Amino acid sequence: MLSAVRRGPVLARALRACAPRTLQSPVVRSTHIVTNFQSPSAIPSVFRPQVRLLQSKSSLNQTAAAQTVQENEPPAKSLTEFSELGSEGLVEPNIIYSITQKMGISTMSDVQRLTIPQTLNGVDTLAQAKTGTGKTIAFLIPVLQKIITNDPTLARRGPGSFKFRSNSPDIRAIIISPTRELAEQIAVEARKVAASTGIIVQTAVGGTRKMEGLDRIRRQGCHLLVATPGRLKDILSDPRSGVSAPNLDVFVLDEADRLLDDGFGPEIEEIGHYLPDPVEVDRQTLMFSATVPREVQGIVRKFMKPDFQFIKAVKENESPTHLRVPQWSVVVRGYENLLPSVLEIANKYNQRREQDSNLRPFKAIVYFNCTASVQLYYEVLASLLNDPMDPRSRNPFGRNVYGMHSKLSQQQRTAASDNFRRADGGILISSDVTARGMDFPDVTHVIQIGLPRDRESYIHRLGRTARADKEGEGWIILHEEELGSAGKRLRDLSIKEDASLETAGLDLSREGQEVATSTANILNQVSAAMKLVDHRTKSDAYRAELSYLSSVFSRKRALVHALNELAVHGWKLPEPPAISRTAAQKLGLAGIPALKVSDDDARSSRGFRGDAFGDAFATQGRQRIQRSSYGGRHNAPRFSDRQPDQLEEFGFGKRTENRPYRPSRGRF
Ligand SMILES: Nc1ncnc2c1ncn2[C@@H]1O[C@H](COP(=O)(O)OP(=O)(O)OP(=O)(O)O)[C@@H](O)[C@H]1O
Repeated sequence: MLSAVRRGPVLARALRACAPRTLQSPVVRSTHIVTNFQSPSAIPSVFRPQVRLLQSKSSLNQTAAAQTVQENEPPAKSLTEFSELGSEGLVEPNIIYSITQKMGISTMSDVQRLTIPQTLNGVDTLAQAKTGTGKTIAFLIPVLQKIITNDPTLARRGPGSFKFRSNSPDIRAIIISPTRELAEQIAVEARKVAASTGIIVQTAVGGTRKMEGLDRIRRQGCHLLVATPGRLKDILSDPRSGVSAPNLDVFVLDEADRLLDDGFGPEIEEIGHYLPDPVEVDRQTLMFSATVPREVQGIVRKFMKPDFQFIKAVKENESPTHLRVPQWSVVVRGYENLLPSVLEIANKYNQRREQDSNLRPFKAIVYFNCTASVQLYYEVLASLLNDPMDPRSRNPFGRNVYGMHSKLSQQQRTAASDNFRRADGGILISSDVTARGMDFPDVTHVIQIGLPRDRESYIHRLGRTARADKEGEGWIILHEEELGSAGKRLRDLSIKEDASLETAGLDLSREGQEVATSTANILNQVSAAMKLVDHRTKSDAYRAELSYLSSVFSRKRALVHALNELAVHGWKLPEPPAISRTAAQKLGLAGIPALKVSDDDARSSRGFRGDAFGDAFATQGRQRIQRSSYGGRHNAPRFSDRQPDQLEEFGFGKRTENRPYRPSRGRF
């Protein structure tokens, strides 16, 4: 415990040392604050950040003239209510009716007030605003309005606007999102906003039956297509699909920076080849994200008209995360302490909630960097019992333990995200597949395990809590050896250290220690559940973590030591798993004495084929996952499913044994 306290300020020092000069001594710049866009106090605080409209000329170092509100006359009056967009004749009353009457949203958020009047003019726009501040509606309104402007018969539902009138050339707008779940979520929101119009919204996402989707588009028609890059490219490049968009008016990239980075960039560019030439068919391009790193700002120009505008609803020197989200870092003694720390965070919150009935039920997303670790910790959490001695006792999270990563079937992914969305509380163990855009209501905690691969990932993950003016907490749990990289990656973020978790600093290699009753419970729960997860799942996670962390740890020996401790004292393996000689060489770990190396390349090199994040699941995982079906309600391996000899083996049949941590007297 003491050692954790002593380590406490280390992250702060690392972060301070790496803070850019501008943060240490703010520079006053000439700004382009649009005064008539000042936030009215009626708007909830989350929708009221300081707002600036930047000239793309200055901020993006453009040579081409940039259109800005300052150069053009600002609107005569600032519109703040959605109803005003209708009464001013800017947006179809049926769209406004759905938003205000059916969705119950009346006041525009800053990003909405800033972008909607501008984008309705048809100007290409890059917009940046914090997570959870309503960017989806901000781009949906101009998209839907444009469709209606071009075909006024679609303004209302009716025979003229339905069915047979719609066919592939009617695709007037395409929205691309990086993940399937986000595409589905955007489509659901679009259908709500367009509910009183004749606009037909369809999706084209990977993991679903392509032919079924195409059939639906052909039968029902499609004016707005929401898609993921891979599937969109697939159907546009396939002449037999019958889907093309020769009359495309609007093209939207949600989470634009992710779509333009190295991963998706080439696909997006290829999609551009299948769309009509913008010189012949004029179209508007809209890009939205909470993060727009400098590298991406350059690429944006390739897709935009020269006079595009960059609307920024985040001040230049302001933290990109919401100030009202307390963010805490915990430096654990070893990785074996991380799951107990997560449970202690949950317990402490639940204790606070007993005193304060205003607090919402604990609902957390726990992010891991490797798919294989998501799988492992999902299985452990699903196996937790309030009393590990009593197989009939409940899981501390009830039935609401969910797992989510890209190697699951689409059905499993949809079940997990739908169930977690609906759940009153619970825990979702996730990879970055839910990090962007997903709007799960009432998430109270985002807990990030280990250092995320970049600053943007941290910001987007954190953005799953404290949405739409709700409260939330952010936690990041780090190993001491990650602090150097954390200082660089997470600079300028307001993260404070927390040194209050007893489980974070304990030496878990020593059994039988005297600890608080609550801590003893946690350690015993974790220990029992850990023993129920099979060896192979743990080996996969070991190899994936070794691969991921080899670029985070500067000292390779320390890395092997940390993971070996985790394997033995955290995962309860008799010895650390072996990795193949080839893999050891690739990772620069060959020759480290503590690393167990095997010659069995076929078996132990799984997980290293070019992807640090658990390739093993592509071949092995699915069968296993299907057995312990995801999605909470039925997913935890149930004790009734286990054989009696397993109970014996794990000590559950013996009440007095297998309780290594003894509660100390007089505490708690
Ligand atoms: N003007 C508004 N007033 C209140 N709630 C709103 C408003 N606009 C949108 N919302 C709600 O706020 C939540 C977050 O919106 P949305 O998902 O569009 O955020 P976002 O900015 O796209 O976030 P992210 O950056 O994570 O993608 C949604 O539930 C949405 O319905």
